[in-house]
Amino acid sequence: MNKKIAIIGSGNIGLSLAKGLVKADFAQAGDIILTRRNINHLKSFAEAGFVVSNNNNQAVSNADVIILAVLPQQLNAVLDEISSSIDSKKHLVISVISGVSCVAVREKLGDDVEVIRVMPNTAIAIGQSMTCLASDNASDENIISVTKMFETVGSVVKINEDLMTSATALCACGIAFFLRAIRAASQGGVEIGFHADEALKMAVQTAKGAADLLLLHGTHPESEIDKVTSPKGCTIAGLNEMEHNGFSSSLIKGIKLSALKAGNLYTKES
Ligand SMILES: NC(=O)C1=CN([C@@H]2O[C@H](COP(=O)(O)OP(=O)(O)OC[C@H]3O[C@@H](n4cnc5c(N)ncnc54)[C@H](OP(=O)(O)O)[C@@H]3O)[C@@H](O)[C@H]2O)C=CC1
Ligand SMILES: O=C(O)[C@@H]1CCC=N1
Repeated sequence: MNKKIAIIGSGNIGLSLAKGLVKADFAQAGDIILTRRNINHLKSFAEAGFVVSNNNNQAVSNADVIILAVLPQQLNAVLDEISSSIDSKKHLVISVISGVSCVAVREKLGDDVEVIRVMPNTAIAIGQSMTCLASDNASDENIISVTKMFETVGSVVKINEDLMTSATALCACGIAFFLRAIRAASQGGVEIGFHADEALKMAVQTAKGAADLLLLHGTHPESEIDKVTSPKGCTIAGLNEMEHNGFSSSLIKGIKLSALKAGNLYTKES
């Protein structure tokens, strides 16, 4: 892509995205401007060829695509700061910020600015994000081009904007949920005889195998589970014990709470 990208708020997700786009050859590091207030934390990115800055307005002026990636509670200050530099004819605004509608962004930046909400996860750094995308005013052309952009760093699903907080819980927070499950499995592995490093390696590869079975076979989890659970066997014994202790229920309840929280992260007054 020849367009310049400014990532306003280059923290965990902003930097994961920047790394992923360069790794995927979608952009050159020199075409990505990374901003944050404390640019000392961006030294390694500057050394890798990214443009780093603590001047949001300058970054906006020098870019075509503006990616908002600050925390919800930091957003209003940023929008007030950059609104005068935003040109609706030149700029496409992408927001990865949880719980902030396209309308809320436009209220600060101007009615005619095209805004696309995108919800990636940190696996974007390695081209494995599950990214959800929604907009209420972007042109088909811009939706297609942003879809293509995020498809270079994972899978993309276009959804209705009212499901964006649900997507946040399932996909963005979901990375942490599955990581904790892997960690717990490795701790179980240590209790039954493995050293921590080998237990973790075994748990990680087993989790990857389980996910790949579903992706490559296109099957339902229960159908793959049925192949593991021998009658009177050890798998069904362990699985049922986990369910008696609320395994599925606790995952479902956690996802519901995260979705609720995701919808309440931002207030116009903050
Ligand atoms: N982490 C994740 O997995 C995901 C996060 N999100 C969303 O992305 C957003 C960022 O999350 P995350 O990356 O975790 O948060 P971080 O706190 O890691 O990143 C936010 C960054 O914004 C910078 N920042 C704050 N104020 C300003 C400002 N005025 N101008 C420029 N930069 C600023 C901060 O740096 P400094 O203090 O130096 O300015 C910081 O590096 C959130 O809205 C979150 O909901 C979405 C999907 C996944
Ligand atoms: O925890 C959070 O609020 C952010 C949004 C999704 C992932 N991290």
